[in-house]
Amino acid sequence: MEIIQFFRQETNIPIHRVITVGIIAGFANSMLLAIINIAAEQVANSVFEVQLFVLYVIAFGIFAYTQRYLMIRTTTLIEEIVRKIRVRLTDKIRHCELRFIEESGQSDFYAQITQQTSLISQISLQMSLAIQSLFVVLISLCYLLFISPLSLLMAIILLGISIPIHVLNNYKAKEKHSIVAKQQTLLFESVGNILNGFKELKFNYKKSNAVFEHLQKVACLAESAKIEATYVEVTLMTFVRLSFYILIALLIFVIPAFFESYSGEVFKVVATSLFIMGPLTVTVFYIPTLNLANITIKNIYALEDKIESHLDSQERDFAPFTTFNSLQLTDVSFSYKNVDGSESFFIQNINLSLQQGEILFIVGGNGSGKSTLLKVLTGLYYPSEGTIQLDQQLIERTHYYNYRELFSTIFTDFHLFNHLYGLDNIDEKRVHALLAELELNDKPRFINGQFTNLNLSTGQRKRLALLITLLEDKPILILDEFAADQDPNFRQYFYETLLQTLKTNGKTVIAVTHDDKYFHLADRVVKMDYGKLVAYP
Ligand SMILES: Nc1ncnc2c1ncn2[C@@H]1O[C@H](COP(=O)(O)OP(=O)(O)OP(=O)(O)O)[C@@H](O)[C@H]1O
Repeated sequence: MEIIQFFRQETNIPIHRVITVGIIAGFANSMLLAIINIAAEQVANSVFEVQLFVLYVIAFGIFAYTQRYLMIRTTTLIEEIVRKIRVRLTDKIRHCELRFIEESGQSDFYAQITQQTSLISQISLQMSLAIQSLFVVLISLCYLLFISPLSLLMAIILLGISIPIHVLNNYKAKEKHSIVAKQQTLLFESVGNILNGFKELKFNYKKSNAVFEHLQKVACLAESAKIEATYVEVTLMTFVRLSFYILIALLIFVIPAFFESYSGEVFKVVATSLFIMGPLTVTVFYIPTLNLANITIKNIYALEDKIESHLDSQERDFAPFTTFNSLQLTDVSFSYKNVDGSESFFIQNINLSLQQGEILFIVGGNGSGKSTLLKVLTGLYYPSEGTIQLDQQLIERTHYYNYRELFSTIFTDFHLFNHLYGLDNIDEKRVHALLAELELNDKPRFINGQFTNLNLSTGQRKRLALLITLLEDKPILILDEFAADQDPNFRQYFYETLLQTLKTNGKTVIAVTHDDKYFHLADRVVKMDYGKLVAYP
């Protein structure tokens, strides 16, 4: 079972200790049963033994302690594993190639990391109960051997018939649970559609209804999948209970008719059988949970394998490039691939050289490949052909990790972090001065190293992103249509003052822009045209 391998792989905590305590708990539980049986016999014969009562208290104490230990230990163990997996997967994801993340879709990662690991966490207590119950069943069967080998034989025959049927049903339940998991993912996607497209749906009642109808269909499919899975589980449970009642009927009605000496044991045997029934039902009841855990574990490992096969190559030592004189792209090509492997768009034979302290504007029509070029230039995408050279050093795949450190970027789909992560010794005065310079003084407040209000307009968010890039103080700034959302006054300030100051300070700026009014302020303007870099004008 995946679950055992999972524990072996994910934790150094000796799992055998948990198993040993489980055995002790089961043993103490069975001891309680034996004491009850003996005491009941003694009461029937008007005898009372203090030792038996003391034994009962001891067995009770051991059972209570071991049960609690097991619950706490299993939960601690699983929570530790869940934490490790969450952190490990997220760490691997951040080291993946951008293309892989773009192609996979972020929602898939969210769903896998949050839902799947939460599931493991939720089922931890149930698993601990199932394990304990299994031990109680096994040890009670041993006790049955002690009081009546014949009854044990009957139980074994019955279990011998019922277990294969049970295993078959269990397999069916497993299949059904995979379908449930798939349908539920589709349902979450539909809910996501409604939340992400909230504004669009507000404007179109018909569209909103159509999306909702789709959600209803998916919800119905999820519901019937769950019902079918539960149906298999319930059949499974009922079957186990029924086989027990068959066993008890055999023990009470059939065996005494053939074996006279057995009659004296019948009370103990029935009491033991009834005692086993509870834990056995619990074990069977939680088998679907174990199934679910198995499926979840498989999903998590499948995701991890997928992520691992797309890890970005990394240099072993972090030694970022912090300065440069010239950057040269020679015959660089890159293409996006369709699912069938064909190329959907490509940039081709790009030759571009860049000097330190230069301001370069990139212009071009929508979809001409400007952003794609920036992603190749900054090392987010690997060129399929051609080379990147930094001061005569060829940038190989293993250098990309350090090469990317040259850049601060504001792409059109940038993300704003509320903390100034990665910046040490932040000069608060400078942050406040920059907030004022970028006309943001009343909006986000910078308190205790973080920005307090990120509910800003698009233009303001971009200015805050610019503030952060200025604090990062990297040699090259990449600004993808930064000015598009700024008002005319700030736009003028941006082109005429800010960019020029950056240049004076030795920074290199590459900006995608459509503001031809300010083209004269660039050292050079180049144009992307259907994936090719051409002269401008
Ligand atoms: N992540 C992606 N996966 C697949 N294709 C993409 C991806 N990003 C962009 N493309 C495709 O590449 C082409 C160029 O896109 P790109 O964003 O580079 O153009 P652009 O010149 O920056 O456009 P715009 O001015 O509209 O921002 C487009 O046809 C687009 O469909």
